[in-house]
Amino acid sequence: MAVLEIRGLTKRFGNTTAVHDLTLDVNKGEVFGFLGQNGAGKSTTIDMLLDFIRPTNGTATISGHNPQHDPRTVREHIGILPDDYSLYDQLTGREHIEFAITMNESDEDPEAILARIGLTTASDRPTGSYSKGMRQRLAFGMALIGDPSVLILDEPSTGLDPNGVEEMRAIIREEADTGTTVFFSSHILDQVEAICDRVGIIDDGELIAVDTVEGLRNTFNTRSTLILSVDSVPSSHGISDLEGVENIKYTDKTIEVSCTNPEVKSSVIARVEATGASVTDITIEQTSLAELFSKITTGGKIE
Ligand SMILES: Nc1ncnc2c1ncn2[C@@H]1O[C@H](COP(=O)(O)OP(=O)(O)OP(=O)(O)O)[C@@H](O)[C@H]1O
Repeated sequence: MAVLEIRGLTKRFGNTTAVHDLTLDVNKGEVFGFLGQNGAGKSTTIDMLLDFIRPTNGTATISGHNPQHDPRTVREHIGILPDDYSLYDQLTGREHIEFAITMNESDEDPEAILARIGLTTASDRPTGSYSKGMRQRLAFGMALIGDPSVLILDEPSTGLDPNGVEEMRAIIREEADTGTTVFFSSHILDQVEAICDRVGIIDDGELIAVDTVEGLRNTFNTRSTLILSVDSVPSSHGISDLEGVENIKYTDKTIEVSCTNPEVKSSVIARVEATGASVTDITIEQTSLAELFSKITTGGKIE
């Protein structure tokens, strides 16, 4: 079921088309990564979802509500971590959480939220003394309050150390598992790959690909490399005759096969085993999302 429905969304600033005719559905409980280079149109899209700016054309609805017509209901449904949030430097972390709880008319326990975002120890310190990562944790915690059905996160891992990234990832997964839809933008593609159910790639204002990472690999016909560890390398095996095998390299105990067709891997293994050789380990190296991204996108649009 689509929770986020975007139809023909377009935004022009003077002569610049920041977002052009964007159509997309994001489903309940899905973690969706919205990717693009600097200036591609990510923040403009998010700002239209939140009614911070108005589209030139098209619509976006969240759980059936149009943010332009029903901003209050939309705000009740979403938790937001914008890229330019501000905190009150004089107030403590706990006071921020308590404030967000009051604003959301929620009955959540501030201590539980502080513990979830790893800020228990720092909770009584004014946020003016927080590091970038601590501020980011707090802003993320505030976005979670009120059990939103949609979480919109703009570059959520900014400033986080590796543990912080890992903890945020776990929380995002927990939220999605309870039915929250997560829409987030990011440049950090290995993190996106690790967490997203699907990704959308926006380039120069246009949505140029929407799929699972696996689906993108198939569509863009990327190679994968199959590395077989064997007890002894057979001299004759017939692997090179298989359709989709591009290149084969050998060491004493390994056969490395570059495959253009993902289906061919099982045939390669079968042919090696048919020679009487024992396969002791199998490794598959696939194109990373970062490699796919640079293959799919053009040259950025920084002015
Ligand atoms: N208020 C504005 N006035 C004029 N042009 C704008 C405005 N906001 C954005 N743009 C332009 O729209 C395009 C898309 O910008 P946007 O901020 O949406 O990109 P982004 O993908 O979020 O980039 P980044 O990753 O750098 O944050 C850019 O060319 C930008 O210069």
